[in-house]
Amino acid sequence: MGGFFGRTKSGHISVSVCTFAVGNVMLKLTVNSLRFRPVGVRWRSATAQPAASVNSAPDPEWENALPYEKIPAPTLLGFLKEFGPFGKYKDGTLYDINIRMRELYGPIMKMEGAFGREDVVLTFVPEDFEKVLRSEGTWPRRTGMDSFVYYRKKHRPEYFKGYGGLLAEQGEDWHKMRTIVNPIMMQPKIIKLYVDKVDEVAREFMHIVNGLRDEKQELPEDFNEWLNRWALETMGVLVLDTRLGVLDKEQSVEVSKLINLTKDAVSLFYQLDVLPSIWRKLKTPAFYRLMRTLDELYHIIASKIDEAVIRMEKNPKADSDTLSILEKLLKVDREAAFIMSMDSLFAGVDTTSSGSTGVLYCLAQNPEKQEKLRAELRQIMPDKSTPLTPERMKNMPYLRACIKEGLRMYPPTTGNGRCAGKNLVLQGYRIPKGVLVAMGQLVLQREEGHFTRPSEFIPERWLSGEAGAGCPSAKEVHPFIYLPFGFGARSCIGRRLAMLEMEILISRMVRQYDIRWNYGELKYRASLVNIPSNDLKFQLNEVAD
Ligand code: HEM
Repeated sequence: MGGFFGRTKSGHISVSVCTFAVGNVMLKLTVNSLRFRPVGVRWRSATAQPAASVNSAPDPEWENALPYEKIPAPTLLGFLKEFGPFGKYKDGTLYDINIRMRELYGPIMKMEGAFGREDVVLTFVPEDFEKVLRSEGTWPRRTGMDSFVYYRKKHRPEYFKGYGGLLAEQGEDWHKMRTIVNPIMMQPKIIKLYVDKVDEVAREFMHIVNGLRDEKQELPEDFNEWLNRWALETMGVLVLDTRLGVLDKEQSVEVSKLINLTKDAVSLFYQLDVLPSIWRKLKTPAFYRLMRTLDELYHIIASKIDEAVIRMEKNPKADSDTLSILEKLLKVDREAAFIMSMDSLFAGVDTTSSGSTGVLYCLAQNPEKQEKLRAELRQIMPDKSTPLTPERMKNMPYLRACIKEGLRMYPPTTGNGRCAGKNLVLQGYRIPKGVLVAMGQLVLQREEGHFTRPSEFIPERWLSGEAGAGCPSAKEVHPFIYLPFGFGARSCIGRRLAMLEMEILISRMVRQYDIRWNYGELKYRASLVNIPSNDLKFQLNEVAD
């Protein structure tokens, strides 16, 4: 049996292919456990709040529950028939694969670990998500990035001085790092310092976009690459205080190397940690390639940090309020700064560009919503080139609602993952403490019974009062379904930065262009992050005023 689950670089579990057996128990559960929220029942809010404390009292449910071993687990043959190289779903999106797996195996299943990989339980029931996430305790565990951990802890411990970083670390070590980084990367006051710089990159990007259009005003097939470059350049500004030069026409050898190495690392992670691989038992060529790729990346990033340190020493800032993220981290220590920058380049590029793609696509498909957004933007940016400032960006409710709704329909990750923080019972089965549970949130985000009119792009569902009147409200949705940036103490450390980047890019794009989409439905391919499989040939017609 092969559990072909993995973890995205942002910590999310990806399901690619795996082995299944359909049992009677599972079929019964399909009927009994796949409960939908009755229409009209209101939940507290569409976004979950962490519990104040975790109840560790013994659970009487446990005694009567079915043993863990009984959770339906697919057989290799059954699985390959559907999802293998000759199966119907061989090129399926993660969404399609998740839907099909639930159809075949029910709302809970177990991917049994193989070749040193741990088991993963996959559930599609929001009450399970809540149970698991509320059990996480002070040090939430999210395992699964084995090759990443190996590189830092075993292959190059001398580079990392014991730091595993937020993506890879667990327990007290994770907590120590998070305590250092939280007040720096999650603080609105610091994020605001970057509006100018992020906008500068976005404006440069707009010049490039302008020149990329063909005679039909459509963007080229490789526009996704350009979006990635925009995200990488912006990340350089945010965490390395550096203009990497990724958007330059003439690329330095170092920059093209950085782009290619980052791409290779993502693809190798996918091969080793998501697809079935024996590397934990027997080192494979892909494993050695990943180690070499990470070494090269390490040296490039380390040299960027050294340059930044020299710059800072030459021009020390008197006012500590204006210190950048990197400067603040360096004040704590160099290793923390280094590892956070490296993690941000891994976790903050494809995710942000994928999120922006989804929102732009939804707006392109819904011209009247786009026009409504443009009306809001005209207030803030009377002219297309009006610079964005923290002051101007204070009041953009419709933009933020559009981003939320875009992330609902096209989230960069397919769901969240967490190790059970205590023994739990999910859908009548025992889940021992420590087992990794993956949550099929994307499927529910697009499903009637959870979201009303789920296939429609309705930003108004995220607005309250008059702005949301007459529209379905996201407040009615179970609060553990929509968690695009995760949950609680272990949620995405880059969420504020990512939101800032997306807000600025989308503002600029929509203020300047009427965006249209003339092709079929946007699809994502199975990868670490939901990456568009279509050519992103948006049509961009300059707006008159
Ligand atoms: C739209 C963009 C993004 C999305 C949708 C996203 C989503 C996520 C999700 C779902 C998680 C797992 C959270 C959990 O387990 O509760 C996560 C973790 C993480 N993300 Fe993001 N992310 C985005 C952008 C970024 C950016 C820009 C950065 C870096 C600046 C970043 C850095 C990280 C890191 C380091 C973690 C691990 C946090 C920890 O375990 O403590 N992400 N992200």
